[in-house]
Amino acid sequence: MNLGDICSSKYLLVGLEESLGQTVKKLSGQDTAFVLAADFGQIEKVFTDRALLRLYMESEGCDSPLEDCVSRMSFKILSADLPVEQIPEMEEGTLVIAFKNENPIGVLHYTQAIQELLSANKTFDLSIEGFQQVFENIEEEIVVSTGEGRISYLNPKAEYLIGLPARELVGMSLEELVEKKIFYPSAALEVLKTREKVDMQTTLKDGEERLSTAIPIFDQSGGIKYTVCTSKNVGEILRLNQQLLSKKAKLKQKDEEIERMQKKEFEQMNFYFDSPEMYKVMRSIRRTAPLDMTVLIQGETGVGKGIIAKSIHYLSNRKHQPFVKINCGLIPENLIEAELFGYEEGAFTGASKGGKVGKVEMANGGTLFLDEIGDMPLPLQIKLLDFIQDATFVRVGGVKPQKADVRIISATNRDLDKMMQEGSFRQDLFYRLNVFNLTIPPLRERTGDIPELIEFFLKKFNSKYGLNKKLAPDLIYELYQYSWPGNVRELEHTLERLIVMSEGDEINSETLHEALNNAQKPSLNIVCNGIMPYKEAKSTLEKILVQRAYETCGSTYKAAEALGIDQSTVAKLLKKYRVEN
Ligand SMILES: Nc1ncnc2c1ncn2[C@@H]1O[C@H](COP(=O)(O)OP(=O)(O)OP(=O)(O)O)[C@@H](O)[C@H]1O
Repeated sequence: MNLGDICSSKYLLVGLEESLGQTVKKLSGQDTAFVLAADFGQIEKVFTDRALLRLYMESEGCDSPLEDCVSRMSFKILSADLPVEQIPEMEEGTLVIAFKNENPIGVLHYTQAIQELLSANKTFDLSIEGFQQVFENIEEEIVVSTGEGRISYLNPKAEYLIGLPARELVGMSLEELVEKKIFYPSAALEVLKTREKVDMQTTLKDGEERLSTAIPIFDQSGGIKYTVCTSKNVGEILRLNQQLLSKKAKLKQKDEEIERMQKKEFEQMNFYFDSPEMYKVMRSIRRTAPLDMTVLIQGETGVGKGIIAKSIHYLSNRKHQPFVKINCGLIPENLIEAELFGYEEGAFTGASKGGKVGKVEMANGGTLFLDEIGDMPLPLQIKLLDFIQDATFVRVGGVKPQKADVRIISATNRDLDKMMQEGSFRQDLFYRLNVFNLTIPPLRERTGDIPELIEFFLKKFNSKYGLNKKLAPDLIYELYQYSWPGNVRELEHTLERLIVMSEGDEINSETLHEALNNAQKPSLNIVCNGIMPYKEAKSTLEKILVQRAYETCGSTYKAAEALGIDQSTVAKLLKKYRVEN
């Protein structure tokens, strides 16, 4: 077994000139344990992912290149082909980087456990006679040839397999042996051509198939001094492979069982999924939740960013403390600061007597969820950044700085990269919020979740309305095929509408088409079938319009543009109707 065989691929190779922020961004959502920073192909520094995140969080907005970051981790570069027993002893905690063809192919963290494992594998110094004794008695055959391709040594097992005595074979050229079909082809001859380790299938005179491995041994001037060839019975390899596969299958089964149990935990939070994409999200949530790091959740409207923020909170050490949400898109621009940081009595006209506690204060000790962070006005972005940097804020109209210990999770369906380019979102704030990034795929890219979600929503709405409706089988297929532009929220609303609108116990596809049409294709002519109080009619229409615009556009700003009114009106109306609901 070689070093390359026991290495892990949980590393990220980046340029030394890359910035801390860029690297942390690359780490987000990846299963990476180490970062290797290289300059012109040469590894200069290594970091653990945790150390980089810590450095990033302590960097106070200064996004320095990795070159300027202090790494406390030592590393050693070794050939991936180095047999494990030849791995030298080194300081505990060193990162061994396995190189092949001048490129890193894996890493090995030299921990105490690894040290013990390796030393159990190490041999003692042996005399020449000792080695000879070992070779003579070993179960594997060994054939040593010269750099000119002539056999110079073979052990009794090799004599037995080849079927000729050593006295005849020593000195014979490999080419001649191949020609006479004593064995063919020859891995050792191949090594002389390629100058590197060769694995190949070889056939013996009696037809037995062997898997041969030959390696070169170089002299001081770089010429091949010897080749050493060993081989294994192919049947035996297949058996071992089978054993390994069944062990792997058992381990996989165990992992799957654990994941199923973890999924149950999410179901208790009414969070349902079954697609590989969302299992990946689940693993990221579980990994990040206890680390108390700032998380940015991105994804289209309705993918479940809110429910994910909550699940991070409930899986964190702050679970017994408050989870406070503020929807930056639903609050008129001029009120967000007061909503977030609170205000003192008399801070502005209409301010309540005695002032008001803000969301930051309410969340003290717990989690603050900044929903629709992309809608946060620029002036407030600076204040938020200040708060993130020193955990201190001042109430509107106040002078006394106050402390609050909150974990920040933010979410948006807007394109923050584009907003940063346009100058409407601050880059320094983005890096502060995006310490860990979770990007949630839209429902059309994880259709594996649809059956679970349907089952959950059916149960939920049947119980809400005291009904027991079922879906016709062809309807399930249609729901599966549909593209769900409004994602899980649209699926949820559609199922509620289906349950309410359908007659009889089975919901059919006709009702589905009706429900989808009603939701998505607003008719230009508003039909009025009777007389109702003017105020009621006006507010019903207002509610439908503003909610539909918000669901379609994904932000209060875009909805305001589509409706031809200002953002604060959209925000006010949405808040009013959500509260009424
Ligand atoms: N995996 C899920 N299991 C159960 N319900 C879900 C799931 N994902 C989303 N939902 C439900 O779908 C609705 C929309 O979810 P949520 O509000 O979390 O989406 P969002 O991505 O935050 O949307 P927006 O960007 O518009 O704020 C909510 O009622 C939520 O409970």
